[in-house]
Amino acid sequence: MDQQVKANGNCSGGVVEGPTNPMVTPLLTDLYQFTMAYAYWKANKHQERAVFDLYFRKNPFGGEYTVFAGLEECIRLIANFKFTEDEISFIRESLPGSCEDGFFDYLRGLDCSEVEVYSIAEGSVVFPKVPLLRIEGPIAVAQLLETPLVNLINFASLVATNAARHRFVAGKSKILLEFGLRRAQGPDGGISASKYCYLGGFDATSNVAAGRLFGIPLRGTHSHAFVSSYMSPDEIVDKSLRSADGSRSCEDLVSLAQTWLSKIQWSSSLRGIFGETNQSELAAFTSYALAFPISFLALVDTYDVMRSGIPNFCAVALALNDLGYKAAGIRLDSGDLAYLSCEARKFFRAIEKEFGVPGFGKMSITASNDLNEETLDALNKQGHEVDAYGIGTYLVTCYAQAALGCVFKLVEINNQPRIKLSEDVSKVSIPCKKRSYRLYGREGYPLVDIMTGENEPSPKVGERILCRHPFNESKRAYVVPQQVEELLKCYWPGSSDKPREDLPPLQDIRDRCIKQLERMRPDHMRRLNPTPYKVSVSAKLYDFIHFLWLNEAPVGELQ
Ligand SMILES: Nc1ncnc2c1ncn2[C@@H]1O[C@H](COP(=O)(O)OP(=O)(O)OP(=O)(O)O)[C@@H](O)[C@H]1O
Ligand SMILES: O=P(O)(O)OC[C@H]1O[C@H](OP(=O)(O)OP(=O)(O)O)[C@H](O)[C@@H]1O
Ligand SMILES: O=C(O)c1cccnc1
Ligand SMILES: [Mg+2]
Repeated sequence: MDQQVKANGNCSGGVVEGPTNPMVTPLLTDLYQFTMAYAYWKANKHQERAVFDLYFRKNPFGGEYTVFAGLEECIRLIANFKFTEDEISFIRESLPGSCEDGFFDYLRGLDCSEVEVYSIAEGSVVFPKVPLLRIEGPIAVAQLLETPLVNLINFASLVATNAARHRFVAGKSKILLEFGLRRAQGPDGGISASKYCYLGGFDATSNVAAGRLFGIPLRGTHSHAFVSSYMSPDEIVDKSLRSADGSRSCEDLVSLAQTWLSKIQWSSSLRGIFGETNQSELAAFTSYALAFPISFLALVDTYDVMRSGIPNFCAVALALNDLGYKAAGIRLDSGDLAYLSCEARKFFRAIEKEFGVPGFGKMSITASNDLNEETLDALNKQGHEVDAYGIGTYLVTCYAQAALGCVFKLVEINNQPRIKLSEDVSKVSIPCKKRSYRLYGREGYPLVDIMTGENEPSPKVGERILCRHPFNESKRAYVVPQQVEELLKCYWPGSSDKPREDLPPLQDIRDRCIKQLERMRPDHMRRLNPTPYKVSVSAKLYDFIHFLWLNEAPVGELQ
């Protein structure tokens, strides 16, 4: 099957294609999952029904929200989870020789047909402690899934959140381009970053492979090497260009651009701003315009932005304009981006006025160079004229936070709730197979997420419900929800007869993400000291957590 269709995976109802990255196999797990699986099997415990929650404990980047991403790849793994003979041989070699053959026969027959997966919709805004995924199934196989599922969710959600945060600072009207492939953590880091930055609200990527795999819009400019590779205008052999409507031809675009350059130089409003521009740069721009007359965009900072790059660009753009083409704009990749963008805009406006070229003043300005949330914020505060940002290193490597810290914790086995205790209260797990809901208030904002036991009645619109902090006795609030949204839906029914949620196309996931972010109360979203979103449990679940906690915690003895 065509690779693009495969990874775009519209998996509604029918066959679910395999993971996008062929390295995602049942072996992409930690050794201890196999040693535990063996020990479960040896104790004949491997088929005991377990429930695991996958969640994170703290929002990344000092924020109070996270974008959930990576679900589709998890379902692709689960749907195709099967060991090959080669893989089984390798596991046999990797485990002690004393492991019995029967275990490998067990692995040979293993798949996820007895596993059920419940999940929040991909692209949702999510919060700490609330399960993103609930995995139910035989304990041995659920355990084998821990590492790959956490791996598939962790970076995806982290980088999608990073993208959403960059979008928040840049503002809705700006074009955001992901330029990170060369700096990403390896090929999967690059491909995943492109996919999930798009999901988190970027507009396009420079990553061609990601464009093909996921249908993400591709965008790009050119590099300094293209500009510095030209020595003089004489290098351009074919200088002719047909007009946009095909009615006439210009025999020498180089001369036309040079003519325009002297007109600009001697125009009343621009006189004295620059002297001689760099002619090799003019040659590079003209050559690029000949190659791409309908989308001419120039990188203007190779020699000197205001004394060379901008006038040269304008000269070529005006030459194209004579032939009925509209230039696309410039890219600034160094220097004070706020100042230079404002100066460039003034220049463009002056050209529009001086030569009567409508729209020239609105020429698009792209900025790049080590951009991140802080620099975008600084640019906003200073005032700038940038229309589009190309962002690489800080975005795709998630420089500000290395990992999301997702965990996968056992919450129930054989219908018996389990808890993991810790000295650190934030690390105590919330036991039981649970349901979770998002409750919306009168103004349409989400107010609180609440977890309940699986068999508790669901919160009802208009009915007051007590929401308790899971661990802090004094923190509680009554909520009368205006809308109740159940968060966990069935994405893999295993052998149950539950209907399976479709895996939507990436575009729909992105739309969901953007809509959900827009629906958040602004104080949760602000960069400085955002208000934490409330995550709670029902009164019944609260009591049960604390009953189990006391039950499991040994009583100390003072001497
Ligand atoms: N107006 C501004 N306010 C805050 N930060 C800015 C502004 N303009 C640019 N920056 C950031 O400042 C840094 C400048 O980078 P750096 O000191 O390497 O200089 P440069 O402009 O890249 O120069 P070079 O020509 O040597 O490459 C980048 O991270 C850039 O995003
Ligand atoms: O700055 P980032 O956010 O990582 O975005 C991508 C950068 O990659 C490119 O140049 P590269 O960094 O390879 O070379 P340069 O720094 O010398 O321009 C581009 O010109 C950007 O500056
Ligand atoms: O197209 C660009 O301008 C681009 C692409 C990747 C990295 N830096 C710039
Ligand atoms: Mg750079």
